[in-house]
Amino acid sequence: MTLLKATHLSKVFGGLKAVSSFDVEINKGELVGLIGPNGAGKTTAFNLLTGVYEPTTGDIMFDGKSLVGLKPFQITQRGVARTFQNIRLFSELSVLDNVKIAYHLHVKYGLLESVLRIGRYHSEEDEIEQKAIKFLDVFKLTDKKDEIAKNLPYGEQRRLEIARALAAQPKLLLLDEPAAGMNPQETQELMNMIRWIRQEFDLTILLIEHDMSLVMGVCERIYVLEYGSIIAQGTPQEIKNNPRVIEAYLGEEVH
Ligand SMILES: Nc1ncnc2c1ncn2[C@@H]1O[C@H](COP(=O)(O)OP(=O)(O)OP(=O)(O)O)[C@@H](O)[C@H]1O
Repeated sequence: MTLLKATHLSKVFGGLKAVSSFDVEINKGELVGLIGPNGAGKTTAFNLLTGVYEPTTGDIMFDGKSLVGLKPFQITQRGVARTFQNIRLFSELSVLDNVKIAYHLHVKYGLLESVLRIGRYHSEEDEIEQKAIKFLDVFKLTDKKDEIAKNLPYGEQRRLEIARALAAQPKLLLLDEPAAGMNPQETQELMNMIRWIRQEFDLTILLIEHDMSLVMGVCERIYVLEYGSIIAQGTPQEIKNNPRVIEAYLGEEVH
């Protein structure tokens, strides 16, 4: 079953076509990679899928409905969550509060109840805390729950960002360079976590990544972007052996 389908998606900035003819179809439950050289348009594609930019042309169907014209928070409510290339945490808040905040999109108490801290607020707040801790457990951050986010080492900040995105209870999770700045051991652990959360939370995942060991190791299918256009798609094996991809991006590194 198709969960996400982008058709003829493009984005022009001034005279520059950052993304053109971006056609991508992702099935429910798939783990898909998006790779390409620097400046190929990968982050712009994520920004289109999450409503940061409105497409110049094209459509994005998600779970049977178009996302075009929706604001980022509305797209999150529809079930799309993301992380960013340059980590965006609430840097002055605790690790636990960073995850709890994502839940507030979903809880049912009103502003008045939350300000007065009455009624449903207490029981829901306890429930949120328990769920948030569950996500911190997954990402081995429970011991750090009271630390201020900006004081965490870089790799842990990246993991916290994924935990926070998951707390929004998405159907589709978009990860923008999740392994950036991680050492090989952290990258290996991250791969295992990505596999595990996909299974555990019934997720579909699209990830941008330059670390080929991660992309080839974890993704079932890969799209390759060059100068804004998809130039290839296929299994990791097919992508590794695709002459056009080797020329455009992989070079000698896969031989
Ligand atoms: N807001 C913007 N205004 C103008 N040009 C932009 C804007 N955002 C991106 N671009 C341009 O669009 C092109 C694609 O950029 P984008 O950041 O999407 O590439 P990328 O594949 O994510 O690159 P990287 O791997 O380096 O992160 C680049 O030429 C970039 O300079």
